[in-house]
Amino acid sequence: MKIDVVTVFPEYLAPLDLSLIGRARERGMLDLNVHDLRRWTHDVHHSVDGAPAGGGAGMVMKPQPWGECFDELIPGEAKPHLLVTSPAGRPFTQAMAHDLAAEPWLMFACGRYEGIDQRVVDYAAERMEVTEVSIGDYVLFGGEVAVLAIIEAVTRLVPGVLGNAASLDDESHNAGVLEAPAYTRPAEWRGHEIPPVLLSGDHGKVDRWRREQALLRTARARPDLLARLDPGSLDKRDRLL
Ligand SMILES: COc1cc(COC(=O)c2cn[nH]c2)cc(-c2cccnc2)c1
Repeated sequence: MKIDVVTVFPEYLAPLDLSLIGRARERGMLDLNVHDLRRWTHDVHHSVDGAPAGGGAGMVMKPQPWGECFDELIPGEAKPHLLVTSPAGRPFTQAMAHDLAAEPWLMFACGRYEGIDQRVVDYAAERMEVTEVSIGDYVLFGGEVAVLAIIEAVTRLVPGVLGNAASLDDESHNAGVLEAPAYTRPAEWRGHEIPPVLLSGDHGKVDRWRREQALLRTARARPDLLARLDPGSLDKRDRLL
């Protein structure tokens, strides 16, 4: 998978050099490059923003650097899926992460200030798929934090990046319910014990317990997810919960 990130704060994306993503890049499983938008400015101040047309507070990212960035990074027929992280975007979900993990080329545009001149999105949408994506209903200083979250969620689904694919089997938001609570040694810690069923060695009982705990946890923390759950995906025992 090829990923490009365009930002005025490339150092914000330094965590992508670490851990599993860093290893996947070294192994050539991820062709990930971070680009400084100021590379495509020509004035002495390398300015990337301008006063908002029509007045108002703050600044807006001007279109010219983005246009020249696209010209250089997208020279030929092959086009990326352009993702603009923004409070006005479509809510990012695990389902979207799976869809994006199947794409050959993603390009992330990190907005700053009050946003990016709308013509950048409109111009890009004439040439490639463009999706505005939100990681939550709040406003950040810039899109970089959202891009880090999305890249992490997407790249861990790319075959071979995570290493032990089994970890993907029971993860949250897969079957539409949250994960069961997890425990490890010691069996007793500061007066709290591991639920005995997990030490029973009876894998059938353990699976049932985990399924029940996952449903209870989801009902408590995210009843909205239960409402969306396909009843057909619950076996008859679950419906008794
Ligand atoms: C591309 O346009 C942007 C991007 C961002 C940074 O992203 C987020 O905040 C975000 C991403 N998911 N959830 C939040 C912030 C604004 C913005 C809007 C209004 C006032 N101030 C700033 C506009």
